[in-house]
Amino acid sequence: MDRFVTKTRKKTLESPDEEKKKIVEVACQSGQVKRRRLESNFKDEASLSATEEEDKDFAHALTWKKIEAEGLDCDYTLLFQRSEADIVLKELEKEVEYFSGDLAKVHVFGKLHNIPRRQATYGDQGLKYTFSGLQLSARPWTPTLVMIRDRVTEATGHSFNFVLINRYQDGNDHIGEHRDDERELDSASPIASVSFGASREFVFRHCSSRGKKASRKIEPVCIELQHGSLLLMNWPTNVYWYHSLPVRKKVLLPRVNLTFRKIVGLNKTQKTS
Ligand SMILES: O=C(O)CCC(=O)C(=O)O
Ligand SMILES: [Fe+2]
Repeated sequence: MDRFVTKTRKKTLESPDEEKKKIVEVACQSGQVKRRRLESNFKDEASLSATEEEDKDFAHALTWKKIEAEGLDCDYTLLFQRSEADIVLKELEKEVEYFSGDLAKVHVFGKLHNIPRRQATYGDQGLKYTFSGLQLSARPWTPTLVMIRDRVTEATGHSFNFVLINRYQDGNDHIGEHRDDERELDSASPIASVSFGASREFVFRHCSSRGKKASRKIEPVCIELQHGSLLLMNWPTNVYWYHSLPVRKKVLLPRVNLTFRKIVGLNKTQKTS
């Protein structure tokens, strides 16, 4: 993985959306140079130019934890400091429009059920997402989503054209075991999972050790996904390992998770409950 992105980012203030993105971005920067930018007024374009050195500093400043098991390869880091993550979460809560009505329901054995969380999809123009028989278009990127996506790219060297957002109101909301292994996803590209809000346990289970017919006994891998964290799921993790976010009754606060993906076909199908 190329974590040291050397391209220069040129910042210009073009539209109100662009301006908002810059404000969120600047407010979220950490470190000395970034503090200087915070102190400047946002209209000074020169002060918003990030240099190669700053990009390298940012990538170097991250501490990564490697998580490995048979066929599982993940990288974990805190991408946002707590204060930054607080700001980002607030912006996401204002900006993200979640599906409602029938778009927020799933077919299970011929019956419609409410999805035990809220979902939204954003991405490049023309990208479609097929969920439980419904084809949904990705909404256009919002300023905050662009800022998070770019931060993930700076940190990892990977680009993404789509994000699925899951909002868990509290520990009752969850996502069932599944793999993000759809044909439409570029399998060489990792899936980048960024979390804000309540810390929740994320559980990986190997495909041959699931259920009553398990052929092997492989220990699950559990990761606590913290406020502001990034979990990079690299190939071949999604070939062999299912993952879930189980119910945790003691969790009382909301959590917003964003999984950045690279879609190569036009559609994406995901089967989760
Ligand atoms: O909320 C999470 O951490 C996981 C979400 C997830 O697995 C998915 O969006 O496919
Ligand atoms: Fe997933």
